[in-house]
Parts: sequence; C-alpha cells; structure tokens
Amino acid sequence: MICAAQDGRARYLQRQREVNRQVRRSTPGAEGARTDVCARDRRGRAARRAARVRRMSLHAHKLVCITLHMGVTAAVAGASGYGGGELLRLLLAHPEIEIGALAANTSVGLPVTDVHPNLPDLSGRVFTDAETLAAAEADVVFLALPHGQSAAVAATLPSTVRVVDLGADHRLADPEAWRRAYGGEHAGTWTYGLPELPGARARIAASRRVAAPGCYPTASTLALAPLLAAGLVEPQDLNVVAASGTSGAGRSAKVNLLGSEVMGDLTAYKVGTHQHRPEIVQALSGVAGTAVSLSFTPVLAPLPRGILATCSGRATPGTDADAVYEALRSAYAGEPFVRVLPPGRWPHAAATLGGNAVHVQGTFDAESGRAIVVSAIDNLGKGAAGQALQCANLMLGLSETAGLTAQGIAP
Ligand SMILES: NC(=O)C1=CN([C@@H]2O[C@H](COP(=O)(O)OP(=O)(O)OC[C@H]3O[C@@H](n4cnc5c(N)ncnc54)[C@H](OP(=O)(O)O)[C@@H]3O)[C@@H](O)[C@H]2O)C=CC1
Ligand SMILES: CC(=O)N[C@@H](CCC(=O)OP(=O)(O)O)C(=O)O
Repeated sequence: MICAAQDGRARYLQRQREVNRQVRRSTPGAEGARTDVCARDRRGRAARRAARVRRMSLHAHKLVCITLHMGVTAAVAGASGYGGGELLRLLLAHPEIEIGALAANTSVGLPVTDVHPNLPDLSGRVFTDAETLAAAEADVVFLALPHGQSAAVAATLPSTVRVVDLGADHRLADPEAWRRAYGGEHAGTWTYGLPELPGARARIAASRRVAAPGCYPTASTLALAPLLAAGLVEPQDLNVVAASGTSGAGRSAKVNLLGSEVMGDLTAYKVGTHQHRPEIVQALSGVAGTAVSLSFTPVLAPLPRGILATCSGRATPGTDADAVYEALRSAYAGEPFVRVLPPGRWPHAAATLGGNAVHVQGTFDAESGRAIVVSAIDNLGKGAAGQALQCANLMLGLSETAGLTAQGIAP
C-alpha cells in the first residue's frame, strides 16, 4: 500500500512537470498581449489548485495506507495451550490481524516453536507473562485460559479493547448455575458468542467483551436450535450424546489422556453432571422461549480432535423427516460455516478438521417419535479458536469469515 502511495506521488510529480512545460510553452514574449497574461495566471491558479487537491488526497491516501499497513493487533493469553495454539495458526493466515503479545504460564520464556512446532513463522517469538498483555496495546485480546483465570486478566485491559474469552467464565447468565458447574465465584456475564443464533451477530458486533461457547455446546446448540425454533420438537426431554477427541481436555498431562489409555477405547464421563449442560440449556432455552430440559452424555474418543454429537428431541405432531431437513436448511441458508449435508449423507468429524465448519444432518425416527440431528465440528476450530476469531472479526468490523475456512483437511 505504501508503494501504491509512492507510485501515486511519482505520477503526480510527472503531471506537474507536464503542466509546467505547457505553461512555459504558452508563455508569450515581453510584448505579449494582456489576455495571454490572464490566461497564464488562470492556468497557474488551476494548476496550483489541482496540486493542492492532489497533495490533500495523497496525504489522506497515505493515512489510509499506514492504517491498513499497521492492521489490527491481537494478543493471546494462554497462547501455549491447544486453543491458543490453534488461534495462532489461524491468526498467522489472517489478512488483517497481526500477532502481538503471547502470554503463557509455565511456558513463559520458552520459544513459541518449542511448544507449537507446527508454526515456524513464529520462530524468534517467546512466551511472555500475562502482565505484558496490558502493556501491549492490542486491539483485541483472546483469553484461552483454564476456568477461573479469565476475569483477573480481563480486569487489567482497558474497556476499549475487544476481549474474546474461549473459556467458560463469562458464558452463563445465572451466577448460581455457574457456581454449581464450575465452583468459585461467578465473574460476570458477557455477550454469548455463537453468531448463528438468532440476533447474535448484531449483539456480538456491538460488544467489547464476548464469551465464546464451549465445544460441546456449539455442536449441540446448532443441531437442536432450528428444531426448537420451528416447533418440531418438545422443549422437554432433549438428549445429546457427543464424542470428543482428547484435545478437548487441553494440553496438560492427565493419566486418562495417555495414548495407552485412550487408544482403542471409548468411554463416557461426567455422565449427567457435565459442566456444559447448563450452557446448552441456557442457549436452547433462549431459542425455544421457554426452559428446556436436556440429558447430556459426553464420550471420550481416541482421536486428537473432532466432535460428533447425536442430538434428539420428542417430535411434535406432524413432524416428519422432510420438516426436520427443511428446518435445518432454512435456518442455515447463507451461513458461511454451517453446512446441511445432502439428504442421506451423515456428518464425519474428520471432515471438519482444521476448519471452522459445522456439518449437520437430520431425520425423524418414527419408531421412537424423535427428531434426530447429528452435528460434527472440530473442537479446536468452530468449538474454540475458529469461533473466537469469527466473533473477533464481527467485533472489529472485519469480514466475518476473514482468516477462516469451511474446508477441512483430509484424510
Ligand atoms: N480444547 C478445546 O477443545 C476447547 C477449550 N476451550 C477452553 O479454552 C480454554 C483453554 O483451553 P485449552 O487450550 O484446551 O487448555 P490448555 O490446557 O491446552 O492450555 C491452557 C493455557 O493456559 C495457560 N495457563 C494455565 N494456567 C494458567 C494460569 N493460572 N494463569 C495464566 N495462564 C495459565 C497455559 O500456560 P502454560 O502451558 O504455559 O502453563 C496454557 O497456555 C479453557 O478454558 C478451555 O476450557 C473451549 C472450547 C474448546
Ligand atoms: C474431552 C474433554 O475432556 N473435553 C472437555 C471439554 C472442556 C472444554 O472445552 O471446556 P470449555 O469449552 O467449557 O471451556 C470436558 O469434557 O471437560
């Protein structure tokens, strides 16, 4: 852009030289008529006026160029984790965001590429501590921290800075529900960052603080919301069974996440008690306009990443497979990241990996009287970092899809 400005200046100087040459050529002799003098004055005034206008527009152009050249700066807290690492991968490909301070905890002082060897373009960068975030003057700060850690960091940031929290601290509106799910004091409620929910885009765009949803809530809510909105299922007795890859549990070492424990196994966990149930209930109750009830069973799957959620509800009279499909299709027509698969094709978690896509398919099971929707996401993509970036794009007034893709990597 700066080069474009310099080209413009060169063209301007060239035109100026031509004008001057023309003025010189038309200059009459000493005995020249008065009309020639007037014409010369008029041409001189016009040239000066044109030059002034060009100088002003060049100056304005330079300002725009400099602004664009500097772009928007993003800082990340929790940059050494799985969510933070995926965010860095996305930010490196973002056309308008530069990467600023990268804060960590036990990894402070380590080269970023020691922890994220998949990001060689960050060689030379080291993790700093959270205090550097406040001093870094970023336009947007992403918090990819364990539960309970976000509020303290957010409090150090000016209210003008956009903050997107990938964690759960600010997702729930009911402090009591938050205490039951996570323990400790509730740090306050931020705008819920699921852009595909009715009315959410405008709320996110107008917010300086956004709580990005959890991975299971993203997959479950986007599967069931269209059916509730269309009145195709009862708000009571919703059911979700969702399998997740191990990166959903973060990067810190845990015995149950060892390869030898996970490989070749599938296990349900936190059955009936998982902390994401109140979040899914909150989001779906908002869509249904009444309190929903939901059973939620997570399953740990032997995959590094990916979620497949099987979601169902008791069908209301008249619901059939076509109505379920049509509700999904019309809810997500024009959505850049939610893809309703062609009839008969069911989601694969692997097809969403590396992207920000949500794949959904639905039907009606006449035997059980239940409408069923299966959804797939990458828990680190649309379930975490991709969603956070989608929200940040909206908050910053950038294209919602900038730096994001609906295409996955395969195999
Ligand atoms: N993984 C996923 O699929 C999803 C995660 N999330 C949420 O995103 C957040 C991050 O998750 P994830 O990346 O998986 O977690 P990780 O455990 O992989 O990473 C946690 C990050 O937070 C840092 N950290 C740990 N403790 C502290 C502390 N006390 N103060 C400051 N920084 C600290 C770690 O630094 P260091 O490594 O240097 O110790 C690391 O950078 C969590 O709230 C999680 O629930 C949300 C949706 C999906
Ligand atoms: C596989 C696995 O263990 N997954 C984690 C998901 C946690 C998570 O991502 O938490 P938030 O989205 O609420 O921040 C779990 O079930 O607790």
